[in-house]
Amino acid sequence: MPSVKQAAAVLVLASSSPRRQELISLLGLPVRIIPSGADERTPEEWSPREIVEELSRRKAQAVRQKLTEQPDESSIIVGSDTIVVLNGQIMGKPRDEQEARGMLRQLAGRVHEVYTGVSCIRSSDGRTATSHRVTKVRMRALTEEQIARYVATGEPMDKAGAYGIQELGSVLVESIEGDYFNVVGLPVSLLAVLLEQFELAIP
Ligand SMILES: Cc1cn([C@H]2C[C@H](O)[C@@H](COP(=O)(O)OP(=O)(O)OP(=O)(O)O)O2)c(=O)[nH]c1=O
Repeated sequence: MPSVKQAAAVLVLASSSPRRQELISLLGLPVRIIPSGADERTPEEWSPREIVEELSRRKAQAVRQKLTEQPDESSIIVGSDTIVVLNGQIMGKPRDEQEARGMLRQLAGRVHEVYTGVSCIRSSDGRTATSHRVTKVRMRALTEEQIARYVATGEPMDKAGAYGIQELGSVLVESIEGDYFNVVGLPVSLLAVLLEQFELAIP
């Protein structure tokens, strides 16, 4: 019987987000998942682009430090960060249900931007590629009762801007302009472009 060498992970996803795990699997490459535990605090004066790019890099770097690979192995570590921006105001994940209701009250009936940063770091030498994407989202007008019922589902609590376009939050979204996957938290086509810099061609 031929000996079968278990395929080493080509990609390492530095994330605890189930959405990102699902999206990265679309690339069809072996992936290992390692949550980063990185500190997500940033200075007040940073722009949305600086925040998502730096945090995506930080997450990938934190996982690079945790990796224990054989010297002949090398993988690409992928980190990602998503925020919602309304008229320059930055929204991360709500701390509690009250904050979630407040975010949705502000987003309802308006257009906001979703920024996602993506970083790829090669484990062997630390070579890094970073970029970001922006998607515009128009949320429909919502009554106080609709907001309260949506927040009571618990869905908003682990999501930037307190909604999930890929779940029940889909009914809150009137239209989008740009990459849908960017809103969910991992713009897969941007990731594919970054991976080309590491000689990984997809497809
Ligand atoms: C706007 C929006 C955000 N989100 C999610 C994507 C991200 O998981 C989350 C923003 O928080 P992040 O800090 O970007 O990510 P995370 O803490 O969930 O995961 P990790 O840092 O371990 O990778 O919001 C949705 O799932 N749907 C949406 O429509």
